[in-house]
Amino acid sequence: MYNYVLEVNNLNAGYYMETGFAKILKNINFSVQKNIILGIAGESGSGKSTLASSLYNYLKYPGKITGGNIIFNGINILNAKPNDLRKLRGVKYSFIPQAAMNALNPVKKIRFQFYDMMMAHNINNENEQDRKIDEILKLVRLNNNVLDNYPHELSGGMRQRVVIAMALILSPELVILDEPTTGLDVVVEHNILVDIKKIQRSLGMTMIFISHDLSILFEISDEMIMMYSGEIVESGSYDSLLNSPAHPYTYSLEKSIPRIGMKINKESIIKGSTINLSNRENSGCYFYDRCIYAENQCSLAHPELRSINMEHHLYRCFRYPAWKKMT
Ligand SMILES: Nc1ncnc2c1ncn2[C@@H]1O[C@H](COP(=O)(O)OP(=O)(O)OP(=O)(O)O)[C@@H](O)[C@H]1O
Repeated sequence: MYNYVLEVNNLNAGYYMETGFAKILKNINFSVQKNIILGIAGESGSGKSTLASSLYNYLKYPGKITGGNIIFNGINILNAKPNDLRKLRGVKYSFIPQAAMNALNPVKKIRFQFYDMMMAHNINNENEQDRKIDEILKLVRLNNNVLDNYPHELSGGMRQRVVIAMALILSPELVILDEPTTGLDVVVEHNILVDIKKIQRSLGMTMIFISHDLSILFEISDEMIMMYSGEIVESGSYDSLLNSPAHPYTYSLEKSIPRIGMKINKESIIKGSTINLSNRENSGCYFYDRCIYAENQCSLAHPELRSINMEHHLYRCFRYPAWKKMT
């Protein structure tokens, strides 16, 4: 029996546009086990950030959550009272949105940004504040000198470590990170990833780590979800998605991860370019136009998520396992 920290049931969300309401997330269902890193992958426009904000009940107008529930700590956070949400956010779970490192207050020294954060959660004793800051800076491997700096005086990697420290300082059970290392150079990125994983293991917390970069997710995740066009197309253990993907989209993305000395093979090139949400007006598979293994049936009906051997490896493809024989 799994011990779940978060359960997402039939989540639907979208945006009000000039042309009407555009549905983005469609019937998202998943659960997150305790003490793991769940990686959520998908290319730009697949709905990852919309999902991340929804998980924190933080989706702002023109965005709107139109259905479903998200259970955390026994509470459906989508209809929780503002006071209950305040008690959960930052304390029991925290969210590092995309480009959060640019959201640090530019005219305040880091020390006072930490104090503000703790006072917002009623930690007012100065000794306790300083002890917590000291502990967390050690954990994210920052020198205490950063406390007397303004954000612009720090490198991108240091700013990102400050943001991660702020999200962790109250020891939440669950942390949601949306593209936390995007924009950093690869060495800094790698070091931060290694540290994030160490922290997660040592504190026994649960993380949801969102990225468009599959190679990063394979490095860090225990479980993975692949998103395409606002829905889950595959999910399971990192090992099953890496070594036996059941959806052609996962397979193509995985093959397109550059490896030294290897030529790119033709299956790694996904036809077409970005996700076109208007494809979803068709009744078929959303990946149909771009799938080299598609057959007529794929344009006629929309595949449901099915499981492989009753395991928790789920996929949404009519052509599995037949397409595997064509690779
Ligand atoms: N503020 C907004 N207003 C209107 N539509 C939006 C807004 N934000 C996102 N969308 C729409 O929702 C879709 C999914 O966007 P989302 O940012 O969730 O994707 P993503 O997978 O996180 O992509 P990226 O990695 O580029 O941020 C986009 O294609 C876009 O059409």
